[in-house]
Amino acid sequence: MYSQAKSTLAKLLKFAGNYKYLIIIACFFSALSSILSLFPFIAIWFAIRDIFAVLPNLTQAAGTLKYGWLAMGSAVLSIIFYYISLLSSHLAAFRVEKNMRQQAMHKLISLPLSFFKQNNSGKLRKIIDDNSSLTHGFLAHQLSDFAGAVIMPLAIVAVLFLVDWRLGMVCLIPLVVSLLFLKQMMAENTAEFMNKYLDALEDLNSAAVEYVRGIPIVKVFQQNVYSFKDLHNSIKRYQDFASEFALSCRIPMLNFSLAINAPSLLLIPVGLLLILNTSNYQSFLLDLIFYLLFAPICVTMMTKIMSASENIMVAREAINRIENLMQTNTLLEEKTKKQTNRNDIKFENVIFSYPNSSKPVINKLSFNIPAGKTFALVGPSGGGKSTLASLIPRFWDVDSGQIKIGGINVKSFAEEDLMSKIAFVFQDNKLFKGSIKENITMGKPTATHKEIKRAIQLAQCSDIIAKMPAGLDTILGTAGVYLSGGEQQRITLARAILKDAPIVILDEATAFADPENEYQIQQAFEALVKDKTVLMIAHRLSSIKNVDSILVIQAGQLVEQGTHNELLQKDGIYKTMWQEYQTSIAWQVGEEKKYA
Ligand SMILES: Nc1ncnc2c1ncn2[C@@H]1O[C@H](COP(=O)(O)OP(=O)(O)OP(=O)(O)O)[C@@H](O)[C@H]1O
Repeated sequence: MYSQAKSTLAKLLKFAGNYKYLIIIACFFSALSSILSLFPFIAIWFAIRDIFAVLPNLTQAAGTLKYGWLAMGSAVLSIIFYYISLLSSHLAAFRVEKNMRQQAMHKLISLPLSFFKQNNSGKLRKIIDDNSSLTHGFLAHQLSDFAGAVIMPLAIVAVLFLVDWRLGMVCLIPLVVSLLFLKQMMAENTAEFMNKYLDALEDLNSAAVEYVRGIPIVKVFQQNVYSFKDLHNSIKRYQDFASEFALSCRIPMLNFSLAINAPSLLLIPVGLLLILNTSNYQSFLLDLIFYLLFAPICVTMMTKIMSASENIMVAREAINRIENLMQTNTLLEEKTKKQTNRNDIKFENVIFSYPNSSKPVINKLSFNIPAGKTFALVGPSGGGKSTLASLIPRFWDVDSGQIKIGGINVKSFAEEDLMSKIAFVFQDNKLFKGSIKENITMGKPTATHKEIKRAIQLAQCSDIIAKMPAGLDTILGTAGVYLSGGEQQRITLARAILKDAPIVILDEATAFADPENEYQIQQAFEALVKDKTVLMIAHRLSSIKNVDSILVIQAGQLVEQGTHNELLQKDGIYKTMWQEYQTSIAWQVGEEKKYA
């Protein structure tokens, strides 16, 4: 247990940074306070002994007053030292919690997008929030007790043998036995159990978040009880672990409770046996009183040791979880960072498969987009278009082959240089809770008012701002402020326009948009891509008739490439897609006429 505590404490000290001295002060004063807390009992016992020696002439008990003062002085000092210890441990706890959260948030920002696809927000919130709170609780409330628990057994053993070693043994033997039961409860497999238990809790948390998020879909499709099967399974798993854990502890816990309370039970019968063989009844009775007074302190001490051991286990798990997050691989960058002013994009024999899948989603793909040109990606659903686009800003890293910008491998750029080169506009680009201005200037925090105004105009957002209660400063996500899907898309386009990155990767889906919105979004797209190197995932083939080149992607491979007219000359997939598209347009027009 002590080695566990040592490593846990070492990790906590690392997180405490410059404030680690607070943790050391807290431990030191708690240990001092624990030792002092024994003094009143010893002093009271000496006082009682003095009184017994002079009975019935109490006035002759000269030392009583002195022992009284000693008892009171040590009790007061013990309380003051405990207070100092708690104060320091609370201050340290706030620092450690803050540092943990801050370091975890910094880490999150540096992680590739792939990490967030594999770990949902409910799980991440739990890892960061709950584990830093658990660590805070341990440091603020239990660390002082733990330091006391380390020093107390030594002091207690010394005190137990100070008066009568035989009665001392009656107290000590059950305590040693109780430590063995405690060790059994805190065994390594229990730690593993705790690990699984916390996993189940994490699982439950993310299932609950996902369930709440899915409620609108459940309602729309009138799903029945099966819609919360995942949540139900998580609750069941958690319940099973929790009860298994509680059940596995019940025998050692019962034994432990019996052992720590045994001294109080055994002292009287053993005392009665011993008194028969003693000549000085009075002195022996006094010794017995001392041990009867002292036995409850041993119970308190052992209870503190048990709760500290349990909390150390939880704190250790909590720190491990945060550390696992901190050890997640960030994007690997080559040591010597490179830069370029060129903005052409080159795929060279790129192969990529998603984690936990051996089948490549992108398979030996090579093409070249010259700077300033617009290329479109088309192809059957699930062919790999979005995946391909997300490899350029390194949301995922390729398995083999290279992606180059201006002749430099994207892995050789500093992350911020790569990000500043690319504006990425996707269907699920999110607006966050904050003012419209904050949402737009995220693309360029240093933007002047003039630049923001220009981006708003080019993204066709002026009408949106005009109808908002506080204009640009309107906070999105507050009551009464609602943006349609198309309007949200225009705001994200204003963000991208303001960023003014030389490379634009976009998904031109206008699924949310009504005809009026669609026209405006189209205008915004045109403003965004002007003079840029553009890779566009196209959904409406009519919008790519004039692009410089069309890449037809099927099953992760480039199966056709050329301009719209060149591809129509071939009897390939694009021609079929175009004919189907024309038919669907004709069908839509026909339907509109029918219902006009
Ligand atoms: N995060 C992911 N993990 C595992 N597999 C994924 C992931 N994202 C996509 N895939 C798989 O990769 C393949 C290509 O998907 P992708 O979204 O790139 O295709 P797409 O051509 O853009 O499709 P669409 O036109 O329908 O958007 C699909 O089989 C999909 O199931």
